[in-house]
Amino acid sequence: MKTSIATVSISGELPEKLAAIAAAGFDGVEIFENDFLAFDGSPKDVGRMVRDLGLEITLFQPFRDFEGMPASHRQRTFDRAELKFDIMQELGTDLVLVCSNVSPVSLGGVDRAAADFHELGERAAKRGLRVGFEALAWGRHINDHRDAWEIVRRADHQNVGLILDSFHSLSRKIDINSIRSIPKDKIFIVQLADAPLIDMDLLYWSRHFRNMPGEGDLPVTAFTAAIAQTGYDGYFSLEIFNDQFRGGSTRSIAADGHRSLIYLGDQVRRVPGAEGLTVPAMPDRTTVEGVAFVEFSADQEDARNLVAILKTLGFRKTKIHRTKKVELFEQGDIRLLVNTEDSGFANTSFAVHGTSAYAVALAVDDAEKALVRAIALGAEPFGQPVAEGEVEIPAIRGVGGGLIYLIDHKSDLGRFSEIDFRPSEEADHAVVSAHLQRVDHIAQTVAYDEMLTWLLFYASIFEAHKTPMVDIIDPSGVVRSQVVENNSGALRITLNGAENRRTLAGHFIAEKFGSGVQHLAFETPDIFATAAALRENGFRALPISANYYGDVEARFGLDPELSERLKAENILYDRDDGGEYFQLYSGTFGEGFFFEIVQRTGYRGYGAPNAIFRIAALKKQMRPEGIPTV
Ligand SMILES: O=C(O)c1ccc(O)c(O)c1
Ligand SMILES: [Mg+2]
Repeated sequence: MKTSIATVSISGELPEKLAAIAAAGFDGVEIFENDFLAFDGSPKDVGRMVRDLGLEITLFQPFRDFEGMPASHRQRTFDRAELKFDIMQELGTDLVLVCSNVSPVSLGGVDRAAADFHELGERAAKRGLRVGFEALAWGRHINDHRDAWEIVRRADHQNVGLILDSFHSLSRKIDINSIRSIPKDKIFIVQLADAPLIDMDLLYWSRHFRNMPGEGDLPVTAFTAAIAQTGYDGYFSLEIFNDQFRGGSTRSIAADGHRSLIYLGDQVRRVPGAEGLTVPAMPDRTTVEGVAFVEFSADQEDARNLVAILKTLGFRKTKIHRTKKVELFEQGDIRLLVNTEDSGFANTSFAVHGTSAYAVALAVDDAEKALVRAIALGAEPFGQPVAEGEVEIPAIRGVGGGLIYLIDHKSDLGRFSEIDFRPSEEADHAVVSAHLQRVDHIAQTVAYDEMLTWLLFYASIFEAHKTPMVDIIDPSGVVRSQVVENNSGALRITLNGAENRRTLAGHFIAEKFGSGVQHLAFETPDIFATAAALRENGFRALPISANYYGDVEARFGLDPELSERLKAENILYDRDDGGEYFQLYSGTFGEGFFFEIVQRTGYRGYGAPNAIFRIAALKKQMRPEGIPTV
């Protein structure tokens, strides 16, 4: 499988785009005509620039409104094609993409179109060029790859072939079995794009909402597998028209694109009959078995405040690191580390972001395999020196530059707290257990335009799926939320994308100088028992508006006694087909970090309908005068 991307997919000027495409690791690039026209340099200059970067031009596109033109227009259409052929020869590419005609004057008829392509093939052959035909989903007469293939078949010319584009085929739900019978040599190139399912006009959907394979909802893996089953092993080229990408970071969108193709290739080669696809072998996606620990970086003063909150939540200091200023707090299966080192990565992270949950350790089935896969998918490995005899935990950089540690029980990794730590002498006798058992979810706040990046990152490395995006209403704007989770519930990461800095999430990013963990949710089997224990520990729950409880009682038909108890403890309530959900919040710590406690009885969501009330309460408590707008 060779990888390519169309210049239209990323932002910037042509030289910047090409440099980012090369840096991301692509083998080739499609030159989109407008990028070439806007560039102040000859076709030869562009060709040289591409080759100097070690790239190949996979095709030049698009050539529009070609097939089926009436006699009055036909000659001019061929003249136009010859001019494009001149440019292609100077660029140094042999393939042009002809997309199906949208002109109102064009005429239908498969044989008419086939004759046009035969003649174009003759002209191309004279110059050693090739012509690929792509059916646009909104083409006037041809809008289905099966019809485009029939025209190519009847054109019967060695220099004329088919171009498949996943968006055009999948947006129209065309049966992908129709691909398997196409001879692989007649597929000149394959373009790939995914898209979120949105019910809208095909052209508008295609030109504004495409995204990288794996980022949307279309069955791109099955489409690609059908192509691989023909034996095709040529270029797979991303062609992503997306408003957000056009304005995004050129380098990071290009890197996401490359990751998406490698991930796709790895999924496809595991499909029976598609093993012939040449993709770098890597271990399969890693199973996450739980959250092994979450580590905070803080200075001494913040650490004192944080530890005080942890104690009110029922955590006891159980261990102290043998050589570092790191303390371990435990409750149920939850482990929290508080790191106050004066040097090293935790300290650097503190210097940049202030007190934060900068590292998350995931318990996986095989840490070494997980690391190998993550690196194969472009993740950045992390390591720093450890003292003699201490456990070196493999890690990669994650959201906001934070760390994801990988821990398993196949090695000493699972015993790190016995090896690196000694028991704490502090007894914490006064702390009452709050029955917290495990981390339910980790909520990371990111800038909205980073959301797809991190969804793809998590889902490509770990065995997990994403849930549909939901809108979280903040009194000052909308925050989009999407979850990466696995079937067992051992991995649940909620990604909240903030579009403006007046929302609680946006304020967090602005004040913290970047994305990161904004809240941790712990699970209890009995929210009322937990609330009672928390009270004993002096925990102050986030006060929820009294108005909320009247509505909840009416909406769900709750027993008034239950709604009174919820109100007395400031517990939020939700319900779905699976069961009930109870939520209790702490106040904010620093610039918007907080803890959540949940009880779920089969409920699968995250309490999105309650978010507006919780956010309003958090904001009121954090800044009674309101979050500043600048
Ligand atoms: O939106 C378009 O016009 C357009 C052009 C060229 C393509 O390859 C394509 O898929 C769409
Ligand atoms: Mg296309």
